[in-house]
Amino acid sequence: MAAPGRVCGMELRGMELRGIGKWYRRPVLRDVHLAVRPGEVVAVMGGNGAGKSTLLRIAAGLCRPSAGRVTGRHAPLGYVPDRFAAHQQLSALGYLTHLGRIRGLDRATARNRGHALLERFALVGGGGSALRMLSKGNLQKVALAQAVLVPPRLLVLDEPWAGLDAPAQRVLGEVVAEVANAGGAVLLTDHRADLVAATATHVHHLVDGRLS
Ligand SMILES: Nc1ncnc2c1ncn2[C@@H]1O[C@H](COP(=O)(O)OP(=O)(O)OP(=O)(O)O)[C@@H](O)[C@H]1O
Repeated sequence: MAAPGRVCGMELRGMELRGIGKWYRRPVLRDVHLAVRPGEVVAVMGGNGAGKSTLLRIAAGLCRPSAGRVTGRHAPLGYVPDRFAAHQQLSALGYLTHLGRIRGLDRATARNRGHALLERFALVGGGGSALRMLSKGNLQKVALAQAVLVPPRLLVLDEPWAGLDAPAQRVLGEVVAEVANAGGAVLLTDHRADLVAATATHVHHLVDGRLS
C-alpha cells in the first residue's frame, strides 16, 4: 500500500485549485483556493445553488473555470455526479464490467471487483438488476461502485449519501476512508453536516462564491 503523499517514491502535493472563478449569468465562484492532499478527505459545504457542484466539476476536469487553474489532478479519477443518470438496458454488473474494461481492467477482474462492490453496498436485487429499474438509492450504490472500481488517486463525490440507507451510508464511510488511507485524495460535498463531520478531515464553506 502506498503511504499517503507518496506514490512510486515520488512525493505528491495533491490537487490544488488556485484562484478559481466561474461566471454563468452571474459570478458563481470567486477566487477559490483549495488544496486536497493525498490522504485527506476535504468537504465543501454550502446552501442550494452555492456553487458546490460547479466547483467539483471543475476539480474533476469536467468544466472549465473562467479564471484560475487546477494542478495535480492525478489519475485514476473517480467521480460521482450529483445526478447519476443511467437509463441503459445494461444490468448493474454488466455496466460495471463494461466500465472496468474501458478503464483498463481485464474482464474477470472488472466483473469480480464490480460484484464485490455491489455485494458490499448490498444492491437490492443483485448485480443482474437492470440499471433503468433501480431505485434512487440503489442507483447511487452503482454510481459509487463505478467511482472506486479502479482504486482512485482522486475521488470526487457530489452528494454521495443521497438516497442511501443507513447500512450503505456506513459502507460509504469505510470506502472513503480506504481510499484516503491508500494515499488517495478525496473531495466531497453534501448537505448532511453530521455525515460530513464524521468523514472529512477538512471542512470548508462556500458562501457568496468564496470559500472559508
Ligand atoms: N451549466 C450551467 N449554466 C448556467 N448556470 C449554471 C450551470 N451550472 C450551474 N449553474 C448555476 O450556478 C449556480 C450554482 O449551481 P451548483 O449546481 O454548482 O450549486 P450547488 O451548490 O451544487 O447547489 P445544490 O446544493 O442545490 O445542488 C446556480 O445558480 C446554477 O443555476
